[in-house]
Amino acid sequence: MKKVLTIAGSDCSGGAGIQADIKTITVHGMYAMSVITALTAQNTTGVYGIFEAAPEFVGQQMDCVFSDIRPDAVKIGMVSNADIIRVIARKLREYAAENIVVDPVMVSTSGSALLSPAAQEALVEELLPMGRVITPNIPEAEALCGKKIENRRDMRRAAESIGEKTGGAVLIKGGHLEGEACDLLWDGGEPCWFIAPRIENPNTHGTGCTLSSAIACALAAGYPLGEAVKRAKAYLTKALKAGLDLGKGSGPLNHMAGV
Ligand SMILES: Nc1ncnc2c1ncn2[C@@H]1O[C@H](COP(=O)(O)OP(=O)(O)O)[C@@H](O)[C@H]1O
Ligand SMILES: Cc1ncc(COP(=O)(O)OP(=O)(O)O)c(N)n1
Repeated sequence: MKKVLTIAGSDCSGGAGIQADIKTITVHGMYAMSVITALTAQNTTGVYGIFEAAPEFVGQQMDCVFSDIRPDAVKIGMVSNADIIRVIARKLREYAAENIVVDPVMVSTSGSALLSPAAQEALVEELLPMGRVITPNIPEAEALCGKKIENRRDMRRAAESIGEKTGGAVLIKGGHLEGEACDLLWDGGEPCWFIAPRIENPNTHGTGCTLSSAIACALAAGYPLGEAVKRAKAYLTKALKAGLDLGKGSGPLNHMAGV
């Protein structure tokens, strides 16, 4: 059985973060492991509190996982401070982790900051260069390239500029633009578009977490990056299309419908 590790924050309401990742990995028929960087108090209406793990404790969790059950792929989500980021980068190097997918989670859809400015700098310098692919959404890509993104041409320019900075592949997710749900993968050559119809469903809590962990699963299974993104997007689209409607705000996806 393939093993996938998620390093991320906990979402007590089960829609995003560690919980979304574990559901995704499990539904893919793989063995899920987790290193928790922070507990959040959140639900479908917003993020109300963040309680960070001590950096040494994050390192201890990584030692326990890597020294015992080595993951075939690693997904990294919310990492809210610079010290935690540095520990994660050091441990990933120490254990020569493979198939790393970094979702540079900065702001939740509900508008809450999930990453401090100092942490953003450490993320860019230490963690993003370790990713086989990084998966910013539009606001995150804007923060990373320092330019506004309003259309597909801007997405392409931003992907190249971010990729040149980090030295790896970039998938810019277009969920925050209008029209079709277009994501752009840039891996050093010609960019590749992944396009799906926009689903009229306001319940999109955890879409980014789900997509990045589904990419990690496909990389663990041995698919090349382009095929991994294609499969992950198909999974996400089905889980969104199923139209689960839970909670008072932007609700979670139906993972059981993703396969
Ligand atoms: N209404 C929608 N219909 C179809 N796909 C969507 C929709 N909203 C988001 N997506 C897709 O969900 C994934 C996550 O996108 P996005 O919302 O941009 O990221 P994040 O959740 O990190 O903010 C992308 O593949 C995007 O194209
Ligand atoms: C603990 C935690 N991690 C990440 C997020 C953000 O989730 P994401 O799927 O990127 O986007 P939205 O859920 O905000 O659409 C989170 N909210 N909590």
